[in-house]
Amino acid sequence: MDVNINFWKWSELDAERRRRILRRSEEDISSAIEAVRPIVEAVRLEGDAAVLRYTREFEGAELEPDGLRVSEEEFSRAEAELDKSLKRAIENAVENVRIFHAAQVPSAMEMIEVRPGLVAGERAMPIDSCGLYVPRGRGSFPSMVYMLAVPAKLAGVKRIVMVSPPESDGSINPACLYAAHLCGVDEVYKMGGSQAIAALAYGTESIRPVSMITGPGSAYVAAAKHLVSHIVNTGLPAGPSESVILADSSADAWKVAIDLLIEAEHGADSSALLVTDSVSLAESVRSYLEDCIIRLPEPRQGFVRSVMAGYGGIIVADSMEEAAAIVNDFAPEHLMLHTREPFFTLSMIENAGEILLGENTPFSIANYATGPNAVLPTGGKAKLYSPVSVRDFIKYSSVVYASKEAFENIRDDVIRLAEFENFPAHAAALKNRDKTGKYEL
Ligand SMILES: NC(=O)c1ccc[n+]([C@@H]2O[C@H](COP(=O)([O-])OP(=O)(O)OC[C@H]3O[C@@H](n4cnc5c(N)ncnc54)[C@H](O)[C@@H]3O)[C@@H](O)[C@H]2O)c1
Ligand SMILES: N[C@H](CO)Cc1c[nH]c[nH+]1
Ligand SMILES: [Zn+2]
Repeated sequence: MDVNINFWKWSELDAERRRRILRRSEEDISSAIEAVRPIVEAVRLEGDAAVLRYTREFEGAELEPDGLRVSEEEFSRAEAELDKSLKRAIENAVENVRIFHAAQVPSAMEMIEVRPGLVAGERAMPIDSCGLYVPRGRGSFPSMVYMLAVPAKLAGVKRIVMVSPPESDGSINPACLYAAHLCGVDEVYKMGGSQAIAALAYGTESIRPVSMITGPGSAYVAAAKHLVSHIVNTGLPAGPSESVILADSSADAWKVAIDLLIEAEHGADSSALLVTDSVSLAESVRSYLEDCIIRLPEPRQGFVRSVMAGYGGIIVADSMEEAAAIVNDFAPEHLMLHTREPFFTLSMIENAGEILLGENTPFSIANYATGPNAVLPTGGKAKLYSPVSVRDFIKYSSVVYASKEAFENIRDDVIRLAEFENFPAHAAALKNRDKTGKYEL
């Protein structure tokens, strides 16, 4: 069967085609909102009964209300049955992620002297509880468990809850349970999709609500997060995985081709683009892609074929400046620079969730184990949001202390400002401070 790979010359594309490439699967998320609205509402009104019904419908799993939470025995069984080399790989990756994220932990309080005697600062406190969404549909993701749980734990969140869709036999993937245990997750629930997001936001008989929900997921998960975003902090938008490779004529076409397949295998709704100013590189990459794609097993081959004929493919730009402008407009989740001088090319990039420099830094190593977080903003939201970090799980309070002298120095300006804004009580509190019992406006 022929492989269909989009091959576009950017200057020849009309505005509608460009818009579609830049918008990618965001359109699917908009249409999923109507699909999940009744599910979210049913969980809000019926609690566990609705969660169990949708778990039966979407995951094919028959659970009882008291079976929604993973038991100690299930954690022990997962640990016992897991292959040693996989455990070691998880432990090593967790260590790198911990080292990187530990550097993000802020001091408990930072103060500066704004004026003599006027001291101000910020006090960092963890969010009290969080819900981590770990997807399970077109993959099982122990890596997502530690990418989410490590920063939450380092931030000091007291109650870390994880949800993930169960297998049809009602179990949770043992590698995910092992990673959850290793990273100090407090509660794990067998529920997924929009029903899990609604349960975390509203609470049910089995699960207490949380203050924030974060984690990647399908269009259904993204849509449900959108619907509950008025009552919980839903973090960064992390939908279908996507990648861009920015390459010049120096790039090794084979390496570019095999790297382009990495994120394309997540699902048909993913996006994987090569953007280059070199027609000959683009043609070589296309030919390697055709050879490689037919060797991938199903269902991954089908996903990659859909991506290459859908939201992904190859874009040829007139120059590297135009290529960089396309990348910045696209604002990819994952970006790899296959260029002669990747550190120079870096200076041309404004918008990307992560930027991987040079041919030895493929997406795969950053997905799992280099240290930085692999949960990144998608759908162009890298223009506005950052990767998951310790900071996501922390909120700050401003703290101010004024000495008597500092108060006297600032008083007249503030009275002037308060009177201008027509707030007499604001001004009077300053004017009458030392005139006990005599309140004058
Ligand atoms: N941005 C990131 O950092 C990042 C990281 C990892 C994965 N991802 C992405 O996360 C996504 C994971 O998606 P997934 O499907 O594998 O798992 P998922 O757990 O997000 O979604 C599957 C769940 O969706 C629900 N669902 C399925 N069909 C439905 C329907 N018709 N109506 C309502 N609900 C339905 C079911 O409950 C099902 O268990 C992929 O797109 C992947 O690319 C992103
Ligand atoms: N590419 C995903 C983030 O978009 C991370 C991941 C985990 N496993 C495989 N890939
Ligand atoms: Zn990936």
